[in-house]
Amino acid sequence: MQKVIVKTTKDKGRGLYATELIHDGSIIFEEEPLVSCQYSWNAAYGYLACEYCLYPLETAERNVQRLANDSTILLPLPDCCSVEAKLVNQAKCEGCGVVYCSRDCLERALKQYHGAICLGTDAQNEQHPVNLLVDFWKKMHYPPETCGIMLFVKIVGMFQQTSDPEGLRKQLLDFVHSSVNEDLRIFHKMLGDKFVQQIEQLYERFAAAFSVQSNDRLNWLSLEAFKSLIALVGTNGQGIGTSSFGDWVKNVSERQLDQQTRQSVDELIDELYNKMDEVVGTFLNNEGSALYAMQSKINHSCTPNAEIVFPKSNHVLALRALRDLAAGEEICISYLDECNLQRSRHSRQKNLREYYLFECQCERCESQIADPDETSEEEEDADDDDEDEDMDDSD
Ligand SMILES: C[S@@+](CC[C@H](N)C(=O)[O-])C[C@H]1O[C@@H](n2cnc3c(N)ncnc32)[C@H](O)[C@@H]1O
Repeated sequence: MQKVIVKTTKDKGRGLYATELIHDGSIIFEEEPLVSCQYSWNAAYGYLACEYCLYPLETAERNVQRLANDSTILLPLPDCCSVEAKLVNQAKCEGCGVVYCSRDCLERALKQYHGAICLGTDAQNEQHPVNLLVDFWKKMHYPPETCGIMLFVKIVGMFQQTSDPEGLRKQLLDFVHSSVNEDLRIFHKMLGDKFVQQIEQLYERFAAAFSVQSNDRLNWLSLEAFKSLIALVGTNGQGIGTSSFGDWVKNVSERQLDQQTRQSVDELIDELYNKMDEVVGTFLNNEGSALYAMQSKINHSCTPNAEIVFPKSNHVLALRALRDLAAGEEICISYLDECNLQRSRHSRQKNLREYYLFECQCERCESQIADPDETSEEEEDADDDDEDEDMDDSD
C-alpha cells in the first residue's frame, strides 16, 4: 500500500498526506520523473552526465581533478567511488554520439523521446535549428541555471513518439499551473527582466526547429501554449545535482575508519573543496531539472517534516521523513534553503511571495502572525547581498 495519498484543501490546494505511521529517516516514496534534462551551460562547461538520468560519467578522482584544475590530485579509498565500476556500462547513441550511463538508459531515451529528436550527424552543426534554439536559450539564461530548454525539446520528442498524446497532455495538465499574470511574474524570476520580451523570439526558433504548425502532434503548441509550458516548468521544475566526487565524499563519511585516517581524509576533503571553490566557485555538480508528478504536489512548510533526496546519484527522487509522521498528517518539505528557513516570518513570507508567488499558511507562519512585519537589519544586509548576486548573474 502507498504510504501517502493526495488530498485537496481550501487553503493550499492539493497536498500529500500520510496513510500510516512513517518512521523518522525512512523513505516515503521514490519517483522517476516524467522528463529530466541537464542544463545547457552545465553541459557546455564539460560537466559529464548521462543524457537520460544525469548519473555522473567520470570517476570521483577525475571529477575533482577537473574542477580543481589540477591533474596531480589523487584520491584515497578508491573503492568509495561507486561511479567507477559503472563507467564500463556506458552506451552511445549510434546516430548522434550522445552518451548514457547504461544500455538501459539509452533504450529508455530512444523509446521515450530521443528517436524523434536525435540530430544524427548534425549534432555538432551550429546552424542546425535545434542547436540555434539551444544557443538562443543560453544567451537568455545564464548560470546559475534554474531551467533547461532541453526539457521542452524532450517534451516535443515525447509528443512525437507517444502512442497516447492525450494521456501525455493530461500528465502535463496535472502539474499545478497559473494565470497569465502569474506566468509573466514567473518569466521575470526565471529569466531576469531584460530577457522576458525575448520569449517570443525563443518561440519562433522553437516552432521553426520542430515545424510545430505543420505537425499533427505538435500543432497545439501555439505561442500561448508554449508560454504556459515554460511557466509550468518554472513552477514545478525540481533541481537535480549529481556528482561523482560528492558521491565519494558521502561513501567515505559512511565508512568505518580509524581516528587518524578519518582526520586526514576529512582534512583532504576540506582542502579539495577549497581548491574547487577557487576554480569553479559553487558550480560543483552536474546540474539539471525535472518534472515529478508526486513531488510537485508536496506543499511547503517552514517546519518541514520531510526532505527531497537523490539516493541513486541520478534523477530518481526520494522523499525522506525528517521525524516520525502520524497517519493523516500532511507531509511538507521546505521550498526555502536552510539559511532562509531560519529567518523571521516576515522574511520567509517575503521570499515565498517573491520567488514562489504564494502566501505561506503553514503552522509556523500562522503561529507567528503577531510577529513584527519588518526585516531586521541583518536580514536586510543579506537581502542586499542576494540582490547584488542576482545583478551579477544577469550580466
Ligand atoms: C508545487 S505546488 C504544491 C501543490 C499544490 N498545492 C497543488 O495543488 O498542486 C506549490 C503551490 O502550492 C501552494 N502551497 C504550497 N505550500 C503552501 C503553503 N505553505 N501555504 C499556502 N499555499 C501553499 C501554493 O499555491 C504554491 O504555489
